[in-house]
Amino acid sequence: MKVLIADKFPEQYIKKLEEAGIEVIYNPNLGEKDLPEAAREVDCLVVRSTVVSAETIEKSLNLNLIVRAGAGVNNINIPAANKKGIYVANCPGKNAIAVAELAIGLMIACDRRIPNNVIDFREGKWNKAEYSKAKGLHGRTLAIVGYGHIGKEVAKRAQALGMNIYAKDISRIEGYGVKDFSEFDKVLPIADVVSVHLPSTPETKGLFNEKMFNMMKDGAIFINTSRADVVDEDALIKAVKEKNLRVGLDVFKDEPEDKKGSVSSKLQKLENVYVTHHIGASTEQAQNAVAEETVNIILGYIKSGVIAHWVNKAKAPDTHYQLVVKHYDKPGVLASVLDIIKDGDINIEEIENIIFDGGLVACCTMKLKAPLSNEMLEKIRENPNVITYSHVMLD
Ligand SMILES: NC(=O)c1ccc[n+]([C@@H]2O[C@H](COP(=O)([O-])OP(=O)(O)OC[C@H]3O[C@@H](n4cnc5c(N)ncnc54)[C@H](O)[C@@H]3O)[C@@H](O)[C@H]2O)c1
Ligand SMILES: O=C(O)[C@H](O)COP(=O)(O)O
Repeated sequence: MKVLIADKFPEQYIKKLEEAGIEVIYNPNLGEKDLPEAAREVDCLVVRSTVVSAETIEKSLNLNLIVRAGAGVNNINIPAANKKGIYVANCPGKNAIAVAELAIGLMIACDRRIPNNVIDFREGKWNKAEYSKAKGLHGRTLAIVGYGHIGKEVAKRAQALGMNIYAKDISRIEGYGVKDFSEFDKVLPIADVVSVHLPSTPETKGLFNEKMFNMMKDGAIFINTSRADVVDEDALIKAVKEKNLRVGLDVFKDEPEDKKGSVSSKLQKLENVYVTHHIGASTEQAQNAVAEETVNIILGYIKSGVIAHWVNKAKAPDTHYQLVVKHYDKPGVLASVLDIIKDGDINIEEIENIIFDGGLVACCTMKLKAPLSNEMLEKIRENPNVITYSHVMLD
């Protein structure tokens, strides 16, 4: 197996792959444009934020697995991967602590205006009078939007700071001391801090727009360490100017893909907007945890054929019927059942054959698009190597 790692990755985990007999090509300086050529002959591609375009996927000859050494998979062209049956996996939760630490850091930085303090100090200006004005976070209300791995880690830390915590998610909110808020118009007007931890999806794109910022308190703190496209940047800039929002961002519109270079953004002109360099996941603790998970995914796949954290598996396959056949585990038995189903022009969407202890009997579960006819079922029943079967309609 040949693995290309196209982003920064800790050395000790490269060694673990090599020790397992894998050929590793490590080139952390590759960008989106280099990948079509660089990934052409590899079996597995590991990336952090480097964009894996449709071109990279289409030109690849052997690519079978793309691992996102991180959480968000929006840098990978998943529809193109689906067309070629290439697995995409990620490392959920492995960098959550690091992002939560940064989100809390940005909250404190916004409340105390730490970057402005530092800039003035470096310029020889002393302004205790101005920078002594801060609200403090204790007793303030925090709204966490997206209560997944990172949202939960933020909540834990905010609890230690004595904040009053609300959270919103499409899943149920569970957790001691965290109140579920279903409606933005109930929480945004009372929140002193809003921290966003949503994935980039068609539903979340542009969620934080003018209407949402209008609901927020004057002078509130807005933190986004998730993805830039969750926020309408022009609406955010308007709110900063008109409502004195203080803002901490780890992600922003047109963020450079390169790991080093120049950067230009409308946000640079705003005194109370602090932007970090998409470093949420970039602590040693998080990078080691992510790398360990990446190695587990690759080695697990080699050993068992199972992909952990497989993100492009069909959520709800188009199956309406299930056939379970318990049969003697002999060559040809299953093939004869499959022939009957094929002759009926029925597609099997999913199949699993599990063997009983001792190896005499196996049980095969098939998920089907259409039902088998009585005639087909009769043929299966007539097979002396079929012990029992059940054929049911699924909900
Ligand atoms: N700045 C960084 O370096 C950095 C690092 C890691 C992750 N991220 C970003 O943060 C995002 C969140 O990461 P995570 O590890 O917490 O992911 P996660 O999947 O554990 O959590 C996301 C949560 O959002 C919820 N959600 C999805 N759509 C929603 C909607 N429309 N409304 C309400 N809730 C919704 C999900 O149910 C889930 O609980 C990632 O998708 C990634 O884009 C950024
Ligand atoms: O989704 C993620 O995991 C983060 O955005 C981290 O990105 P990075 O791996 O490029 O730091």
